[in-house]
Amino acid sequence: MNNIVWHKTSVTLAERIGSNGHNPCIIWYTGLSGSGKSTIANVVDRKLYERGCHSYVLDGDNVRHGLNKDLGFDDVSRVENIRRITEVANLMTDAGLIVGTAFISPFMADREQARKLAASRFIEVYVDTPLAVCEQRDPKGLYKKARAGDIPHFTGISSPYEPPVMPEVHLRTASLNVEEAAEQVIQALIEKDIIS
Ligand SMILES: Nc1ncnc2c1ncn2[C@@H]1O[C@H](COP(=O)(O)OS(=O)(=O)O)[C@@H](OP(=O)(O)O)[C@H]1O
Ligand SMILES: Nc1ncnc2c1ncn2[C@@H]1O[C@H](COP(=O)(O)OP(=O)(O)O)[C@@H](O)[C@H]1O
Repeated sequence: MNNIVWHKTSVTLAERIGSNGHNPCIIWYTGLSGSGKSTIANVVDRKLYERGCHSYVLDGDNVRHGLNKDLGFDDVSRVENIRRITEVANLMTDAGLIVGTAFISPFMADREQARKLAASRFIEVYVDTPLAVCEQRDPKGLYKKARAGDIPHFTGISSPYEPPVMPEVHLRTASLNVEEAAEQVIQALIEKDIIS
């Protein structure tokens, strides 16, 4: 990049890891609207907080109120949405945090790019809930509106979702309750030596 030079930080990541007592990582939740991403991410976040970990959840609905409020739901906007989230999540891991990202993130290529940037600090969690179950839950009434033709490009109905092939954690929420699902994520963090 022309005329831009990376500035070294005075506090190193190793120092932050030392004072936090855990490693940073991105817990990348992906799944259909209503699959349970936000619910599970927040239960995991609470468990991490209670263990004294430094963590935060970036949530699709919340981020689209601010940083990404200029973006819609056509393919190009979704790619840009995930690109920005990837960058923000990486800054947050550089600050030593365990970051949960709860975005539909429908395209495999975008998730793979996030994985590449985060290197070993990336845990993909597929919140695998069949469309019929999401539609039955319909916590925000969006599927009803999408079926009525009131929301264009709705994921699973008029916009694609590419499921992960080899996620680190695969949560089939139709046969797992929220607590069991969150506990599987915590176990994965322990196995990967993020927390002890
Ligand atoms: N067209 C369309 N398709 C899907 N979702 C829609 C749409 N319009 C609005 N919403 C609401 O926006 C939330 C998804 O935003 P994301 O940033 O996670 O989407 S994406 O990753 O860019 O695909 C999503 O939130 P979740 O239900 O939490 O997934 C919806 O509440
Ligand atoms: N096993 C489960 N895992 C996650 N959510 C579940 C489960 N069973 C029922 N739910 C409900 O499904 C809804 C999921 O909504 P939400 O977490 O907002 O999904 P998303 O963030 O993927 O759109 C919530 O109302 C939640 O209580």
